[in-house]
Amino acid sequence: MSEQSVIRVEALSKTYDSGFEALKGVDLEIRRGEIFALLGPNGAGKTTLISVICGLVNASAGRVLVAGHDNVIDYRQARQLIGLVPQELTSEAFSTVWDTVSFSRGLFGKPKDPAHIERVLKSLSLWDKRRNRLITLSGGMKRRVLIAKALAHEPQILFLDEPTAGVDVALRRDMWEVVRQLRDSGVTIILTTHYIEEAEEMADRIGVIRSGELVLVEDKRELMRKLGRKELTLQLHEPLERLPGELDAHGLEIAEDGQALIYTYDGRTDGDDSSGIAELLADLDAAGIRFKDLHTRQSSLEDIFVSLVREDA
Ligand SMILES: Nc1ncnc2c1ncn2[C@@H]1O[C@H](COP(=O)(O)OP(=O)(O)OP(=O)(O)O)[C@@H](O)[C@H]1O
Repeated sequence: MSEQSVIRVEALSKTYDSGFEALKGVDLEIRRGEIFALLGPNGAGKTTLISVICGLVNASAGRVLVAGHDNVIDYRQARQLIGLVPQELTSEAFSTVWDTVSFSRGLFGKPKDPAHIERVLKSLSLWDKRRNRLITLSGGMKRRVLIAKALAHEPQILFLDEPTAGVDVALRRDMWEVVRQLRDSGVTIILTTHYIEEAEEMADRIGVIRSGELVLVEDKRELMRKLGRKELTLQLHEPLERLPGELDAHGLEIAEDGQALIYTYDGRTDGDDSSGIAELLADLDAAGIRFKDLHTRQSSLEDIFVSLVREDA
């Protein structure tokens, strides 16, 4: 396990009793202090993956190490390093915020520490509400209580299962801010989401899961750079069988049975001319390659995500 890795998932598979294979050999490393977003459509296996990591669901094969502790063999040590924020507040409607959060700490066998509970409530702007019963709180406040409960036992790693599912835009931004502050306080964050925008906004790294397989794990900036690529298609006058060597540097592709050339470039150059198009056109001219039409298209985040998660991809 490398220095910076805090969770290591190795060849993890889960087949439910129904015979359904929800995870198929997932390998993943989470780095200490990062925000990792697990992105995937409904039913892709996001909740199953975090449930196995948190020790709530047994794996069928493979293993999970949390700060070096196997989460089955050393369940207690592994589990107490983790806080899990579920999607919904299920019970305790008539308890107060203070009692609910304090009780959660007790569940991990940690001694009472009112000063810690106070810090958690203050950091989540819940201090003024500490005597309120949960049933009287707004949706946004209830979500904060879920986070407070998960932080009550001082975990190093926090899992958030769809933290902003079904909330309005203002509340979503609010949650993002809360999560960022937590990361800045040193907590490693793993969140699941359907929203590309959320992954784009929050994550340091993004993992895309589809039908139980992690199809991609990438640094967010690197992914954005790839996603920001544009494609220039040149329709040729004369079909071309192969490219002259002097054009190698441009990384061109021949398409449509030699009728077209495709050039991809970074579409996020913001005004500076580093697209390479001017040089390309000059080199094509020098090589005597003429074209009759051209068009460009930009792959959107949406396009890439859809193509990654398409069933037949
Ligand atoms: N206890 C279970 N028994 C059988 N199948 C299950 C069980 N729990 C989940 N599944 C199936 O496993 C697949 C993955 O479910 P999971 O909840 O992990 O997906 P998800 O990516 O979190 O989806 P969502 O975004 O809808 O929450 C789904 O097809 C689901 O129906």
